[in-house]
Amino acid sequence: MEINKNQLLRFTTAGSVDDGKSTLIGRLLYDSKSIFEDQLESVTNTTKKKGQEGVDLALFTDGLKDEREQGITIDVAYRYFTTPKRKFIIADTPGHIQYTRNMVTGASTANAAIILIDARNGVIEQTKRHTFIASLLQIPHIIVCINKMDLVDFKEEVYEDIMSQFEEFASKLLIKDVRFIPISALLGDNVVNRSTNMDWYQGAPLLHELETMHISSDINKVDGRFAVQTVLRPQKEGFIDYRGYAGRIASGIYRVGDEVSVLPSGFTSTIKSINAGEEEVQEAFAPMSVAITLTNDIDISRGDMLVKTNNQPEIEQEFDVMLCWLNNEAAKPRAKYTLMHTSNEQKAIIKKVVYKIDINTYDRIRDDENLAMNDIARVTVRASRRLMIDAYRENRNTGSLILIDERSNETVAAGMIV
Ligand SMILES: Nc1nc2c(ncn2[C@@H]2O[C@H](COP(=O)(O)OP(=O)(O)OP(=O)(O)O)[C@@H](O)[C@H]2O)c(=O)[nH]1
Repeated sequence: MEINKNQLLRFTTAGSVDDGKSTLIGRLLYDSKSIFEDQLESVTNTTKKKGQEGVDLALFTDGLKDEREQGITIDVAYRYFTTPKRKFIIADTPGHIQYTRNMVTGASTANAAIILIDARNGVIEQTKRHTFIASLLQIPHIIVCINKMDLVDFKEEVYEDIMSQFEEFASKLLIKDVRFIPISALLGDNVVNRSTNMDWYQGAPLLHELETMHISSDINKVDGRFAVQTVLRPQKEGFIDYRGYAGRIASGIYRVGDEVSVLPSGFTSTIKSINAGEEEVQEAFAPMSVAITLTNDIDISRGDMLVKTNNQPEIEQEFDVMLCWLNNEAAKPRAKYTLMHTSNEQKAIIKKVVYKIDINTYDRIRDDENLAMNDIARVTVRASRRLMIDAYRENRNTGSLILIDERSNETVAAGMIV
């Protein structure tokens, strides 16, 4: 299996306004020489026009803001860069007020989250919120970058102090791997190159951490889950009897000859062939996009799921989720939303708010049914039909969903199935 070849790491950045997200990403790209010449030229020119010297690193990511303002449902822009060691995808979420929303939508497939803290401010409410969401989303690796160290004279005490503030609250959460790096995104200390201003820091710079962290166990290779996106019936010679089910493998490994069950119908069949792009393969695994054919003719449509017969998800119409409310407009009790789960789309209501989370203490607040922007709550959702679900803890893909407002078409909430 070639899982390790050209290993891809997805990460996301979170921080409050002006903590330096854009500058950090710009610095990463610039120092790792991942910026294309033409882009560099245009940024240098724009910087000059703004009457500044050098390069304004934030401009590398500001271009993304246009994309965001077109009002796409999930407003995350993706940036790609490659170093000799790895490929990277940054779910870039520059944002002002809608931090939570950006983070949730960008982070559900992330291997790592970079949480930025301004060294002058230390841990603030946003830091706690982002960390809570990162733990809720079970992002496997968290890197806390304590930024703007140049503005606190590169003092070790400041770094140590913020680190213990962080550890104090994060110890209440389920976080597998957290590391801390003191950086100056603006000057480049400990981003790609080791800082000469902080000899007391023994760890590696950020890029090195990103290049070397162990991520191959981040993928669920155990539970076979494949949601059908499209049924392929090419009307051309040689393909008359072909009926392929195309989609992306959410988790697990599928091999030719495997017995599968089709859900929700429950019919079983055997995998006849697997195509990945042009190529016919003997096995495929998450997150590959493939077309699968079966040995029998079964009525299968979009949203159905092919699973291994001896390892099946739950099929439920009503279930609990941890929900992050992402919209300016508060949740409307019993209003209908469009629920998107794998390739399935249904109507759903929030039947009940079980409790809300107090983001400062992580306490549970009961008897408060009001869900406003950035709130996190455990709720009971009821869908119009049954869904094939897993607990998010077991499967980040089949365990997550989003709710969309039918009128505005905006994503209003993201949920992790409990
Ligand atoms: N001195 C110093 N300034 C920094 C550093 N990193 C960022 N800044 C400055 O902080 C300001 C905000 O940086 P941005 O990168 O735009 O911050 P952001 O978090 O992307 O902000 P939004 O996109 O508005 O959320 C800019 O003026 C940067 O030049 C740093 O390490 N040291």
